[in-house]
Amino acid sequence: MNTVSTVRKVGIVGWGAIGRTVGTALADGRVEGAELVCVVDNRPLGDAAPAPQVPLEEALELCDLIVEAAGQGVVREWGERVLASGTDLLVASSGAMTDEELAKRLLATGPGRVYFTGGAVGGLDLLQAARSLGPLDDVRLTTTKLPSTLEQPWMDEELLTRMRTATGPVEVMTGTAREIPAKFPRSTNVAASVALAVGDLDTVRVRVVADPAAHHTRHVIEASGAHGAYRFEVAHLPDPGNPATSQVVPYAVLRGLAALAGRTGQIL
Ligand SMILES: NC(=O)C1=CN([C@@H]2O[C@H](COP(=O)(O)OP(=O)(O)OC[C@H]3O[C@@H](n4cnc5c(N)ncnc54)[C@H](OP(=O)(O)O)[C@@H]3O)[C@@H](O)[C@H]2O)C=CC1
Ligand SMILES: O=C([O-])CC(=O)C(=O)O
Repeated sequence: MNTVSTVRKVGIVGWGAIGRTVGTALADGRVEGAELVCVVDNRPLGDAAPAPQVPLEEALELCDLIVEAAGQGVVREWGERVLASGTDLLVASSGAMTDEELAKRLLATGPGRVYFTGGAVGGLDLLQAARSLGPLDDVRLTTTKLPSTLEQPWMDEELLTRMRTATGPVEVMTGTAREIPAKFPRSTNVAASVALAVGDLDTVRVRVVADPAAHHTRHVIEASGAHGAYRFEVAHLPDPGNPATSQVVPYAVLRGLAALAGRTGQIL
């Protein structure tokens, strides 16, 4: 049987740290089988974007794959409409999936398909495979970042002062993957990604640490069950423009796009 090869028409929502790098690579033809067709962003981009800037409604007519690199709100507001229009959706802001009702609807809506980037963490493929053997009953994620990247509007003065004057690591919050990504929406999507991999938001216990010495963002995933134990640790340079985001994240998105565009030799 011949495989019919079609070029994926990609639209990017969010022209920020992730979107710019992904969009530029696509526009430069660095992902075979995928082209950048349009860009969606809050702000007028003028000549800064290498493809026309359009409203999201219009992007659904132009694209067969939307990359969300804007924030959890876009997944909440647009996710179902994207999928219902027959457009696939590759999500960076996986923290939106902590809303279980939304998550159920996104997984049930089509004909478009929803995908998630592994983003800043690794090992999710193996955790998802291991979970088929039985539940992973002890799962922990420790995320350590520069204090400024973890500041949130809901924090009280006492906590903000503790973070701003810290001379070493400060525990900012502990909770489950159901709670944490909503509290740090631009900084802890990885907690929801781990939960997607292990299949349960409440099993994943998350510790968020602010460290003024964290020139590298660290994520440590530890998981165990009756059949095995797993530990994945990463240390990334932050993106210089948006230090809440690790520099590697757009490359994780590009790797996902290459797989969706049918690249041969891909590690799945
Ligand atoms: N899974 C993972 O490992 C990771 C996931 N993320 C997720 O990806 C998101 C994007 O990250 P990053 O690129 O670093 O963020 P940036 O803040 O650098 O860029 C986001 C861009 O999206 C725009 N935007 C926000 N809301 C909308 C909207 N409703 N419609 C159109 N454009 C919008 C922003 O505009 P404006 O500034 O005007 O709002 C900004 O230009 C993060 O918010 C986070 O949720 C990030 C890092 C890792
Ligand atoms: O980029 C990272 O290190 C993680 C991140 O911001 C997120 O999960 O939202």
